[in-house]
Amino acid sequence: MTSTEPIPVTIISGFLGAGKTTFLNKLITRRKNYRLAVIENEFGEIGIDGDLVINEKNDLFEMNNGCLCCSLNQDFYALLESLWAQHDQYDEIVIETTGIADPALVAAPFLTDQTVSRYFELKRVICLVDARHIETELEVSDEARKQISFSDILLINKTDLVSLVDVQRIEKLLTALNPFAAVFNASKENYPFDELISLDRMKIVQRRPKFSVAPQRVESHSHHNLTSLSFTFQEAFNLQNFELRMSMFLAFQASDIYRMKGILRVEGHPCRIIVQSVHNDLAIGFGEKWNDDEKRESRLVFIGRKLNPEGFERMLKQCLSKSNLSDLI
Ligand SMILES: Nc1nc2c(ncn2[C@@H]2O[C@H](COP(=O)(O)OP(=O)(O)OP(=O)(O)O)[C@@H](O)[C@H]2O)c(=O)[nH]1
Repeated sequence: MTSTEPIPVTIISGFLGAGKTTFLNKLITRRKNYRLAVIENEFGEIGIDGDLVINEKNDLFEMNNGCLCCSLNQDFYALLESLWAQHDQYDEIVIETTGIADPALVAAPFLTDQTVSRYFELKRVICLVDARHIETELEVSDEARKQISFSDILLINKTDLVSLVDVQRIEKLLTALNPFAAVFNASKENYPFDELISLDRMKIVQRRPKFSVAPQRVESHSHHNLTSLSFTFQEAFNLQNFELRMSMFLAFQASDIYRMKGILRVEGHPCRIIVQSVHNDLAIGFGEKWNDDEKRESRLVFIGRKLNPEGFERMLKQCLSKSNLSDLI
């Protein structure tokens, strides 16, 4: 890239747990000959995704404890400035937004700020749509609707978890919400990368009616009382206990807990244990090995409505391997 060319930018959007980080990891592997600057924005005050994004030769910039679309604006502009200062080191910028971000507001600097748009070119906004949960999410969340309505490309994700009839119904729903987007089916084993990478929003935007206006920056807006709770524990967890209690907790509170993710230190285990839930689907997997000289601590973030910190803390303490029998009652 010559010094006068703007750096291409891709924004990855999608509701909580739709599969953005999983997609990003596959994209990084696929684009391994490119030097990517990856901007990770998370809602919780402690970052989890930074540890879940695979570490190729790319640079990862974490922006936590707030949503890029409504806070962190100064930090975001400062980061863009520093990325431009080193622009010969990057071929592309990929931004993963929080699951509740309005992508129009994240895209706004690239579309409406003349200085930013001279140096950075927004190529595409991709929205991952969770085929299993989107219909419920649209009923309760304005954020999910905004993400679908604004994006250039809609990826109906997790198609491995639903039937073909479900996919066709969701496709109709998405087309009704955003007739101008390109819609693809996908799952973590099968993303249509060739099509995605060749799609440029300018080509898609040309299909839009002439009266569509550039989004305006809105200084304040609500996220419908969504809150996050973050916990850090130095003690090791008992995995069996965690799985049992968390499954029960999610079963009873799934309508209020949208998303949980965490990295656990588990007694006697050499690897990080990655725990995730989307609504009440709980997934537990192995992460990277802990280094000998590294501080081993567990971090968990919950996102939802009406979350009671004391209740969560009590439940989590009961999952620690050294918890007393009396704590478990
Ligand atoms: N079955 C299935 N599971 C998937 C797929 N894509 C992602 N997942 C799982 O869904 C969960 C959430 O995936 P993430 O990639 O972390 O989702 P995210 O959108 O980055 O989540 P937030 O950043 O918290 O909004 C994880 O347990 C993934 O393994 C898919 O295509 N099929």
